[in-house]
Amino acid sequence: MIPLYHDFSDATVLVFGGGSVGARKAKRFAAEAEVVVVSPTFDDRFDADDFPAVDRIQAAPSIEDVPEWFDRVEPALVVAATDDGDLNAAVADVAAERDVLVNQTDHAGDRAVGSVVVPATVEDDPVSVAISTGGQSPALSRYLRQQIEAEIENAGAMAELTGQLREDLKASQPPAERREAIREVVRSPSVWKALHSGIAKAEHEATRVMAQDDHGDDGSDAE
Ligand SMILES: C[C@@]1(CC(=O)O)c2cc3[nH]c(cc4nc(cc5[nH]c(cc(n2)[C@H]1CCC(=O)O)[C@@](C)(CC(=O)O)[C@@H]5CCC(=O)O)C(CC(=O)O)=C4CCC(=O)O)c(CCC(=O)O)c3CC(=O)O
Ligand SMILES: NC(=O)C1=CN([C@@H]2O[C@H](COP(=O)(O)OP(=O)(O)OC[C@H]3O[C@@H](n4cnc5c(N)ncnc54)[C@H](O)[C@@H]3O)[C@@H](O)[C@H]2O)C=CC1
Repeated sequence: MIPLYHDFSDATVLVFGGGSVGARKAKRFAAEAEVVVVSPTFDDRFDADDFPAVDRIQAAPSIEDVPEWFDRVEPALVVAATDDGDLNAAVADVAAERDVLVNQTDHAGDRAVGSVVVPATVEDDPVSVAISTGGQSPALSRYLRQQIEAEIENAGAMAELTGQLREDLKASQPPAERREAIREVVRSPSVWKALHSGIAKAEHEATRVMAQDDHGDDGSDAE
């Protein structure tokens, strides 16, 4: 499996199954996509105040009905999250026939060809870190996500700060110097610390660190 980030703007995701797993996946994809959930019953999680807008359709499709739902919703990705293994497998089969991405939630090892795994994700916009164990151990993905969450506090602010610095330096510095300056900033404990007091403080600290670097590192680190 190869990790990729996929843009789901303007795409529709169809979720079969409105249980706890269907709710978790629906919530995840609704951050960007239109989400349609088809299920005879819906978990209480769908009624939570912070649950995003999703289209809930109360129905209990049989295996024969599955293709019709693909016709009706035209999904870019489908999630098979019912508690009926045969139905989940049928959803994966139809997805494969139609070249639609499929996330089969009841399979860890023998996934359908072309299937996708939903990783555990740490987000600090615009930074995101995705973790997968190749389907082997979702509990480990979850644990590692919690560790990394603590580790990358302020990464989003650091991305914004260094993104801005890159733009500014493009006008005045050749690529090698620019690369070394940005590397110094992202490695600097004092800049990370200053981010706690806001982006303006961190900018000031970054400028100081880069000025110091002019007299120090030779920039030969080219990994
Ligand atoms: C293959 C995959 C397919 C997919 O869904 O994409 C899959 C499959 C299965 N999960 C199962 C169980 C659990 N899943 C979780 C949690 C998460 N599961 C997620 C992803 C994935 N789960 C994909 C692989 C990811 C990878 O590569 O590591 C996460 C990361 C993302 C998300 O779902 O949002 C999310 C954590 C999010 C977070 O916290 O950040 C927990 C932990 C808990 O709930 O505390 C348990 C109970 C403990 C355990 O069993 O490990 C079962 C058995 C069901 C049964 O026994 O009936 C199967 C099916 C099977 O194993 O056959
Ligand atoms: N990938 C993951 O992270 C995990 C996957 N699982 C697997 O996911 C599946 C679902 O787990 P839960 O959500 O906990 O189960 P659940 O029992 O809470 O939910 C199942 C849902 O499927 C619906 N459903 C039943 N027949 C249907 C039909 N014909 N069409 C559409 N929906 C239908 C039910 O009404 C219910 O809402 C199980 O197969 C389980 O093995 C379980 C835990 C974690």
